Amino acid sequence: MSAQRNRAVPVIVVAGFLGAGKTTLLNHVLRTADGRRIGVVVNDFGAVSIDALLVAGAVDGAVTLGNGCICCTVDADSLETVLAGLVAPSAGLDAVVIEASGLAEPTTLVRMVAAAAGPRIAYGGLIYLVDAEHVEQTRARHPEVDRHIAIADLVLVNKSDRVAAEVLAGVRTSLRELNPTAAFHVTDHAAVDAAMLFDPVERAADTGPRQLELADLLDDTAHDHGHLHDGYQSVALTVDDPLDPRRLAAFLERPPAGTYRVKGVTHFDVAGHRGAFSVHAVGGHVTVADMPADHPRSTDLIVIGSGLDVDAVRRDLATVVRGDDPVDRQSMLAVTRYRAPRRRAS
Ligand SMILES: Nc1nc2c(ncn2[C@@H]2O[C@H](COP(=O)(O)OP(=O)(O)OP(=O)(O)O)[C@@H](O)[C@H]2O)c(=O)[nH]1
Repeated sequence: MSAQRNRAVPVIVVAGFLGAGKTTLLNHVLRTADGRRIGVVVNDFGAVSIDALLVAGAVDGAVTLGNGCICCTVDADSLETVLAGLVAPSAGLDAVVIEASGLAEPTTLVRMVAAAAGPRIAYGGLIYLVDAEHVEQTRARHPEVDRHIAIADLVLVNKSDRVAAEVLAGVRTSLRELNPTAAFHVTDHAAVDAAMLFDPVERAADTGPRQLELADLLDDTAHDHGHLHDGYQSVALTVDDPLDPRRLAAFLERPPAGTYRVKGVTHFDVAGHRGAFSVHAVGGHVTVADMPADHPRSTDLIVIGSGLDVDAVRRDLATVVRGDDPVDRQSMLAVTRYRAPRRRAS
C-alpha cells in the first residue's frame, strides 16, 4: 500500500494506563503493517524517553516528545508542527500513531489532534488499552480512567493471558458499560489486526451514536479535571557503566515504596551477555528481552510511582551500577530468568 498524497493522513492516538501494553501494540503494528508506511510520535512521562528506545527499528518517521506528558508539556501549536512534518506529502506516510505516556490525559491529546485536523491531517480515533489484571484496581484509584475509556473508539482488553476467563468476562462487561459503542477486543500482547487501527470501518463493531461525540469532547471541560500525572514522580538512571545483574534483579523484584512502573534498556557486560536488554516491571511482574544486537551498550532506566521518596530512589538506583566486585556469568541468571520466550523487546 502506498501513501495517497491527496488525502488527509489519519493520526491515531494510543493511550492507556502505565504498563497496559501501548509500546507492545505499537511494535506489533509496525511489524505487521502490511506495506503501510507509519510514522510514530512517542511521549514518556519521565526525563528519558524509554519508549523511543523500545520502538522497533522499522519506523518510517519518528518523533519523540519527551520530558513530561504530552497533554501538558506540549502545546497544540508544537504538536501541529510535528504532525505537519510527518504528514507532508514528501514523507509519504499512510498513517501516524501517537503513543501517549501512561499518565497522559487522552482527552486533551485528542482535542489537540482534532484541532490540528485539516486537508492533510485527519483525527483517526483513540485506541485505549487496559491491563486486564490491573484495570479494576486502576479505575478504583484513578476514576479519571473511566472518562478515558468512555471516549475510546477501540478498547483493547490486553494481558488476557494473565487472568482467568471469568475475570476477563467481568472486565469486559464493566468496561462495556462505560462505552457501549466502541469496538472491544481481548488481546494477548496487543496482537490485533493492524487494519483495525487504521480502518475505521474495520474497527466499527457497533452502530448507533457514539458514547461521547467528538464535538462533545471538544466542548468538554476535561481540562478542568486533575490529570493522572499530578500525583506521580519519576526517577531516571542514565549510565554507560555496566549494571550488576543481581542488584538490578533485586531492585526490580522489590522496588522502592510507591513504585508502579520500572522500564528501560540495560547492559551488564558479562561474558556471553554483552548485548543490551529491555527490562520491565509492572504490577509485580518482571520481564526481560534481548535488544537488537546493534543497540548501544548503555543503560537508561526509569522508575515511576506515586509518593516516591525521590532522593532515596535515586540512591537505590545508583546501587544497581556495578562496582569493583567481580561479576560472574552465573549472576546473569538473576536477570535472564525473566526473559520471556519467543518475544522481542517491546
Ligand atoms: N503477560 C503479558 N505481558 C504483556 C502483554 N502486553 C504487554 N506485556 C508486557 O507488559 C510490559 C509493559 O508493556 P508496554 O507495552 O511497555 O506497556 P506501555 O503501556 O507502553 O507502558 P508505559 O509506556 O510505561 O505506560 C512489558 O513487559 C510487555 O512485554 C500481555 O498481553 N501479556
